[in-house]
Amino acid sequence: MNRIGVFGANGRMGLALLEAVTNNKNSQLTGAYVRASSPLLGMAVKQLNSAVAEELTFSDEAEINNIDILIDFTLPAGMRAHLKTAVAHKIPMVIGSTGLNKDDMHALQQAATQIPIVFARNYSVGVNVLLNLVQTAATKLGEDVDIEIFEAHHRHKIDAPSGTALAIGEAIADAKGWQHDNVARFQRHQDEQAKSQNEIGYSVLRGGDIVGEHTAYFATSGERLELTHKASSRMTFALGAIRAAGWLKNKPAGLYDMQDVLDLK
Ligand SMILES: NC(=O)C1=CN([C@@H]2O[C@H](COP(=O)(O)OP(=O)(O)OC[C@H]3O[C@@H](n4cnc5c(N)ncnc54)[C@H](OP(=O)(O)O)[C@@H]3O)[C@@H](O)[C@H]2O)C=CC1
Ligand SMILES: O=C(O)C1=N[C@H](C(=O)O)C[C@H](O)C1
Repeated sequence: MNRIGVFGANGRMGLALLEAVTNNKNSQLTGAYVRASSPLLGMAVKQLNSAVAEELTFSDEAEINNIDILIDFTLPAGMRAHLKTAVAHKIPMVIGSTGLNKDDMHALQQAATQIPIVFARNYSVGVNVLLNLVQTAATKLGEDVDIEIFEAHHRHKIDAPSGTALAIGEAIADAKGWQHDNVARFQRHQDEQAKSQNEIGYSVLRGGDIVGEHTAYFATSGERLELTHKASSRMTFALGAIRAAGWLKNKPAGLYDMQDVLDLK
């Protein structure tokens, strides 16, 4: 049985994770962590998610005990603090936070020399298969192909483009032998420059309650291939994270991703 603690337990993903852990027969929810300043401290978790056991209350994220694996789907500042806590307690970690910068990625790599970490910008099986499909499309469609990535998410999402859109772009750049930073084009407004074929263009929509949609476009002069993934429930990501937690338990220190978990490499 894996004893699991969830950071950002009151967030959209946090609440989905609490339910997924509760319903998983190989896991036990032993920590629902919120900020030290949160008004939720001490409140029964059941009041926000009826699927969770009666006795569990929200607790301070600095007071970790009785945990085998920690899960973090928060924001970059939260992730950085939670990573330090996990390293200090030597507890493996599953991380889904997006919007991370280069320094955050460096901190992840450093932490992974001490604890095992799965970091994925999307925990759905479909997106992880998509990461392989876009590489095939990028290499088989020849040089005369224009590549663009579109993503759509709910009105509350802060980072843009999404972590998944960037992961798709990076997978394509790898397959093409490009440096992603050199070919990513994030805006065209007043750019007065036509598209180059050594370029990955990104566009973003925010609105309503869209859970997460991503399309990679491969357009040549005469045909167009569109590869789309649509998530219809956050539970998809939560179930993927629980699967990653089970996979991670006895792994050596290192930085892994969901393609490792799913054996897709
Ligand atoms: N990898 C994947 O498959 C997926 C990743 N995500 C990512 O997960 C993250 C969370 O998304 P979502 O649940 O929609 O967001 P929410 O805004 O609903 O939740 C964010 C949570 O993080 C907490 N938090 C934010 N900043 C800090 C901080 N500095 N210290 C401690 N806790 C903090 C919030 O606490 P408080 O309420 O107190 O502010 C809240 O509990 C995003 O980065 C998103 O992109 C989402 C879905 C799937
Ligand atoms: O914020 C979200 O909601 C999501 N974030 C992830 C991302 O940035 O790619 C994954 C998913 O698309 C939902």
